Amino acid sequence: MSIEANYQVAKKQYEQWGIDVDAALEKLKQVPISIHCWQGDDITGFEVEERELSGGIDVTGNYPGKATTPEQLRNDIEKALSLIPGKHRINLHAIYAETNGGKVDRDQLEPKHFQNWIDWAKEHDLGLDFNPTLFSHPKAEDGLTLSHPDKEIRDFWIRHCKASRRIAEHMGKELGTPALTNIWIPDGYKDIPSDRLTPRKRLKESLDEIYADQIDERYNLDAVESKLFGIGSEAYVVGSHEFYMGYALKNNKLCLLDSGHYHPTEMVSNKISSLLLFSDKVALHVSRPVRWDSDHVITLDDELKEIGLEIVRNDALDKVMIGLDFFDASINRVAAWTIGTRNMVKALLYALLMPNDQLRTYQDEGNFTDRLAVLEEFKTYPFGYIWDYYCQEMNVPSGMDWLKDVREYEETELSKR
Ligand SMILES: C[C@H](O)[C@H](O)[C@@H](O)C(=O)CO
Ligand SMILES: [Mn+2]
Repeated sequence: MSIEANYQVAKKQYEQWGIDVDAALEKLKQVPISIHCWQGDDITGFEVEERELSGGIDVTGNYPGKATTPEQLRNDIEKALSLIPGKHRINLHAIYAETNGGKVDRDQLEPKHFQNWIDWAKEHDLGLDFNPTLFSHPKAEDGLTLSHPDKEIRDFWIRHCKASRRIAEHMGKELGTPALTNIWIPDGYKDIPSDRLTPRKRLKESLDEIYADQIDERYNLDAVESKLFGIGSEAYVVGSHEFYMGYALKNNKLCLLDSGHYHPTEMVSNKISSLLLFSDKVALHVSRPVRWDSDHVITLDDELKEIGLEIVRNDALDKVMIGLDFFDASINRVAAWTIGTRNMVKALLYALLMPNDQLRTYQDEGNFTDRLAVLEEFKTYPFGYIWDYYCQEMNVPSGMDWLKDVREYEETELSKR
């Protein structure tokens, strides 16, 4: 049967539950995913002095073909985008600046160092998001940045964050869509600290100084990203969840929840609704922790589906800014982007095709038996037929056809690097 014929059969099955499948697909088309550029080069960036990855994060694997120039990285992203349905955004870190071979330290970065990215984004009708990079740098060698006891070091990173917000503002102006500037810092201690308060006080003061610069929200939005632990900061992280949740809510910033940054049984899906009651917007880094914050490529697992459901059920497709954060160097990197991002879109589609009103009624009536039965029944509904049709409609490969494209690209491009 053709994709169209399968779609018609599947559609009827969903319609029996009062689900408007065409409307669901229309909604899905409008949802941008912020795709992180750093999957393409293992978070190396293009600084003149190449530095080892630090900050308590790690990329493992040595699959050939990683991007080593901005052009290669952009080409690889374009390839992935051609295989992912929908109109999306690209998320950059400051280390992806292009400085024409000259050394420009991070506190001196300017919008012009990202002009190539902006021109490219314009050409491809993409929004951009941004992150200051507070790791892989001599001034972050001891794992401390905005909370550092040394004021000179703090000031350096404050200047970097201020510069980053200006760069993002410029991106937002040029592209007509606000850039999300997300601050994540590695600061913490390997072993039990003797003072938890003072570093947090210093971080708070640094953030206050960074955000003292007023920037129009039409161009730039600010987020802060917490973490539970990192390699070398196992005992204490300055920017914990409570710290940033307090800071964000009090200062009208977005809380960014990274699904790899919590205790193993603590789920980001369970946090979204609470935050939405107190904040207009929430940001996500969707990742997949395996035993630790390992940043595996996201699969269509229970938690990803639950994240999709929370966004859709709470009518929050325009309130949750969905970004991705995974990096696997043990597989083809274009495939990693494609698999992960298609999965994020699939999770949203899955959620849009659930009888969410009916399920809510069951719960309010205390009918937990029907609630569970229906949730389980929908797991084997012909969701794949709707997905294939959506891909076809969006002019990207259906099923596994995308893999042929990736293999071809590997042969003609990646293998030559
Ligand atoms: C590149 C990092 O993953 C990113 O900046 C940060 O979001 C993070 O999640 C660190 O664990
Ligand atoms: Mn993250």
